[in-house]
Formats: sequence, C-alpha cells, structure tokens
Amino acid sequence: MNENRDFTPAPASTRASAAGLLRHPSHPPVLSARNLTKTYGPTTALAGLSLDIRAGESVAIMGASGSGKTTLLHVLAGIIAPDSGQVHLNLPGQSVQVEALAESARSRLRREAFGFVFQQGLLIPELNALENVAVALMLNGAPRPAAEQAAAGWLQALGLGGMEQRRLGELSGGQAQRVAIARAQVTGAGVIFADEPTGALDSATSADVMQVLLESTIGAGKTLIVVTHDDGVAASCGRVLTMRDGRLTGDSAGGVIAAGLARGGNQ
Ligand SMILES: Nc1ncnc2c1ncn2[C@@H]1O[C@H](COP(=O)(O)OP(=O)(O)OP(=O)(O)O)[C@@H](O)[C@H]1O
Repeated sequence: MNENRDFTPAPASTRASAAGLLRHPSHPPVLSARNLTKTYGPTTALAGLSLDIRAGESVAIMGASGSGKTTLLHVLAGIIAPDSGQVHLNLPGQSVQVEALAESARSRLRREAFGFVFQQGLLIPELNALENVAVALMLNGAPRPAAEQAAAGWLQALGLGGMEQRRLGELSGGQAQRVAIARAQVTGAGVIFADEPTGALDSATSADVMQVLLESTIGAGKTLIVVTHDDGVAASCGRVLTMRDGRLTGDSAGGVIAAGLARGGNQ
C-alpha cells in the first residue's frame, strides 16, 4: 500500500507541479461521502450528509458546537464507522470504500494514507521531537535510521532544525504543533485531517502554524481538511463548509452542488 511514498519533503518546484496536476478540475474526488448518518443514542451527529473533496483542496469545516464537525472528520478518516452511508477514498494506486473495511484495515489506512493533527495529545511527552516524528514511520515498518533521517528532514523543512532532541515540555505550543505536522506528513500521507490544530495557540502563532500546515499539504498537492471555530483559520483555507445539526448548510465552493448537498441529497 502507498508504495510510491517519499519520506523526504519534495523540492518546491516538484511540489508546485504536483499541486497543479492534482488540482485539475477533471481529477476525481479524493474523498466522496454519500448519505452519512451517525447517531449516539437520541443524538443525531450526522443526518444524511454528502460531500466531495478533491485532491489539493484545503477545506475548513465550521459550525456551532455539537453540529457534527468532529464526527464528520472521524467518519471521513475511518476512525469511526457511520451508521449508514459510504465514504470512498481515491488516492493514486488506492481506491477503497473506507466504511466497509475491517477495523484492522482501517487502522492500516489511517497509518499509511492519512495524517492527523489535533489540538493536542498525539505527541508522546517521553520522546523527543525527532522520535515523535520518526515513530510514525517506524509503526509502518520503516527501520529506525531511515525513519529518523526522514523525520530530521521534515523538522528542518518546518523550521525546527536544531530542536530535534527537545521533548514536548521544552517546545512552545507553536513548535509542538509543527512537530505534530511533521509527524502527520512524514509517512507521505495523501490526506491530512486536522481538528482544531490551532485551538491552544494565540492568533499570531495560529496564523504561523496554519501557514506551515497549508504549505506542507496543499503546497505538495495533498489534501487538507480542518475542523475549526476560528474564522482566521477558515479564511486561510480554499473552501469553507458550514454544518448545522449534522448537515451541511453552506459550501463556499457554491453552485448547484452546494445547494444539493445542503439539502442532504445526492448530487
Ligand atoms: N462518543 C459520543 N457519545 C455520545 N455522544 C456523542 C459522542 N460523540 C459526539 N457526540 C454528540 O454528537 C453531537 C456531535 O458531536 P461532534 O463532536 O461531532 O460536534 P462538533 O461540531 O465537533 O462539536 P465541538 O465544536 O463542540 O467539538 C454532539 O451532540 C455530541 O455531544
């Protein structure tokens, strides 16, 4: 799976051309969700939501607390299964029906095809920055020296050269989020999911971290999906989706598709 992945950050020229290719409008969606439903007891978290996301898009998901944003992110990423509906993933060399996979296959998909940046919690305090990044590759079977070399490349690329040996407690919030971004990217994941990635940061650091996140994902032709309450974070993304009561109520991509999706129907 994912045999063509490159463990080192691509040069800027390559990234630019990859992004151009992948953003071509005729390119099929990298993620297609259809009629997703999810309930928790009496609570409806997803109420028949359909959505297409194309490779190279940066998509912000906004909406009031409890509107279903995190549930949608988790269903798209195969962290939880929907009660009904489908999620199709279409990456180069990899076309799978995410919700139909067994848990072991979904777990492998999450490790190899997806990267995750959360507000906090994914980094291991006992490990230094280099080890925190390298461990993502080692979980996928990479030998330690190669994993650490790739991790060092990503830390350097994200402005953390010289901080490889620092543990979590020795990094600022913004630096820790850069380590988390490096960790999400190092496996060559095609889709990066971020849930409130700047939620614990001040606004200047938040803008800085978002710039790093955007450059290292859509700048390399990857896809970025961000759940956020922050208007500034959403404004930095190419497309903004709005949710209410488990449905999409707005899509800045606009047009007929957005109107159809807002009613929860198929395109
Ligand atoms: N594991 C769970 N068990 C029970 N209810 C849940 C669970 N996860 C989510 N919910 C409920 O589902 C609804 C949607 O939750 P979700 O976390 O997706 O919303 P959200 O838009 O991300 O909210 P927030 O902005 O506060 O993080 C909420 O009413 C929430 O309480």
